[in-house]
Amino acid sequence: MGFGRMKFDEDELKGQKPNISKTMLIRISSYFKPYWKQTLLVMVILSISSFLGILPPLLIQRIIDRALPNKDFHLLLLLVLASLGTTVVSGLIGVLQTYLNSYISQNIVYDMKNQMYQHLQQMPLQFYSSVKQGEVITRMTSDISGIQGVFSSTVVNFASNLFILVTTGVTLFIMNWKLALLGIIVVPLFILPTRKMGNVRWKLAKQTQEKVSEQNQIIQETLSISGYMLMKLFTKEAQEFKGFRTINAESTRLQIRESMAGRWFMMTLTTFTSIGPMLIYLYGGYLFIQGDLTVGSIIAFVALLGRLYGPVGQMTNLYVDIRRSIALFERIFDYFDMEPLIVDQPQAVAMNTIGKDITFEQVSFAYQKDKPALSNITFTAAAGTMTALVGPSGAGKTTITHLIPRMYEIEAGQIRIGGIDIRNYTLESLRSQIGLVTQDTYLFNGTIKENLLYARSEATDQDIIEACKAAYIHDFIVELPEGYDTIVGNRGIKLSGGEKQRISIARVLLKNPAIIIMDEATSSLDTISEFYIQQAMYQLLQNKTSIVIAHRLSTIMAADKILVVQHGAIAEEGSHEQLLEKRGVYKDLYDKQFERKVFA
Ligand SMILES: Nc1ncnc2c1ncn2[C@@H]1O[C@H](COP(=O)(O)OP(=O)(O)OP(=O)(O)O)[C@@H](O)[C@H]1O
Repeated sequence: MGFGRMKFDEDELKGQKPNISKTMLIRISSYFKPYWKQTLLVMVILSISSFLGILPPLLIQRIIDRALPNKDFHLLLLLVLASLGTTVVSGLIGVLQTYLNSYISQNIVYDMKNQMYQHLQQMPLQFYSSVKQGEVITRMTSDISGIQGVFSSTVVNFASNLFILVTTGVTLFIMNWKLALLGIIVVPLFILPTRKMGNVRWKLAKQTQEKVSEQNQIIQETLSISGYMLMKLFTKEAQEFKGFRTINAESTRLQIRESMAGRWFMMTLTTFTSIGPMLIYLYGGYLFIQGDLTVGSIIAFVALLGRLYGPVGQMTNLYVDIRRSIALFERIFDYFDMEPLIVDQPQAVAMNTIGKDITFEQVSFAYQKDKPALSNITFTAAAGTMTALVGPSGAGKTTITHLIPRMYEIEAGQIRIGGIDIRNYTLESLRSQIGLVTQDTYLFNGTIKENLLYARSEATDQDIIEACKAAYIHDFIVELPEGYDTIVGNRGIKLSGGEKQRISIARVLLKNPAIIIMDEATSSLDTISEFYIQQAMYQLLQNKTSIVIAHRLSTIMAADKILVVQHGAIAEEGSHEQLLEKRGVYKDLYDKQFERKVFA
């Protein structure tokens, strides 16, 4: 099993049937709305096709009953040419229909994927810390792509079969109502086993989908850089493979069962479909012997009956398809219905933070109900000063910093910048004024330059070089064979921790925000790297309002104010000297960790 995966919800695996409600159908049809003209054209084409489809058996009937017995070659040629013409026209409009099908369905997928991506961008951090990773990818890719089949097979099949059933049924009754009744008598035989099979197939399909999603998650978790390293370092390859193989075996077994369920179903249908023509031959043959029916009529009748049974069989399958489609939409709508918790307030204004204080007043926050992570945090970080957060691991330092750019929403209290509640600022303006340097620097797999441009796409080469010089990383970069065009690898794996953090500092320097939040690296760096990082930090924090989770004594000493965080509250506040004099929590931490010069 992958890391930290949740157990599957039993109910989910039982595969409940989806609700085909009116609101659901209205919601689904809203996706078809922009393409209503094309959809209408498809419907017109389908009705023309269904008319054209009944012509060949009727033409054959005339060939057998008229042209051949009368040895009328002229009529024969005419009928054969008409038959040929019908086939060619059917083929041509078939091509147009295929194009339209694919145009409509692919565009619906296109719209949905865009909508989903934007929606997921709005989801709060909580969503990503709790959702199963493979799940997001499965919904974005296979679920939404599955929607494509809803139009190209489900909707089109339904309409086409309906047209064929009506045109063929009416023709059969006009030709001979008794024979038509006889041919239709067997139809209920198709419908009876369908419901049962539909349920079985539905259940299996749902279970298969879940297994595929679970499989995606294992792949995502164990074959990504961090997961891979964790797996290797803890030599869990065999265990992970065992987990993967088990789920792989289950999904394979389910898929075989699903396709077999379909096979038995088809076999039953085929058996029943052969009963109808036999009855027609028997009774039609009797009528022929009596002199009441022609050979051509019998042949045309059987051919038309074939045209009737095909759609009936498909319509019964369609029931399964519709339920499957609705389930796909349900899974997607589930995501769409999750409200992004953190959004702009209607009266939100753009923020201009130049020279503004950050104030926390009685701020409380909990990741999980009844387990407060922060309670009653009150402090002010004055404009242009540096505030250091120190305290034991798990005290709540990172949480405090994440609340400023509204990564999480506070439960009580108020956070103000420049005297205004941050909830009154637009998220975009708030976040554009905040630069975050984390310990775990995230670089995407591109060149160093591309990673830097992410902060400010219009930055010139000169701007980039200046930022990198200020971050003490320029000399290192130019010594690389590819310089600024060096590819950094997934998450920047090809660079050391210190190098990555300096690139991340350069990135924030390029962004040039008014507020800097920094989580100082705890990893022990050699003296030279440490010196460079300190210098880079000094450049970054100059004239900015900064909040630094400080681990190094030198940083703490340089701070204008130190906040000691303990058990989600501020235990002490003051300068280094003031806090030492207090002989409290800070003094304890200092005494324990002074020798290492690191507050980690
Ligand atoms: N996403 C999360 N969901 C639930 N609980 C969380 C989450 N992130 C942090 N916590 C919990 O909140 C508390 C505060 O964590 P936080 O990361 O703010 O501590 P910290 O002081 O920054 O610690 P460290 O110095 O080790 O990074 C901890 O008990 C932690 O387990």
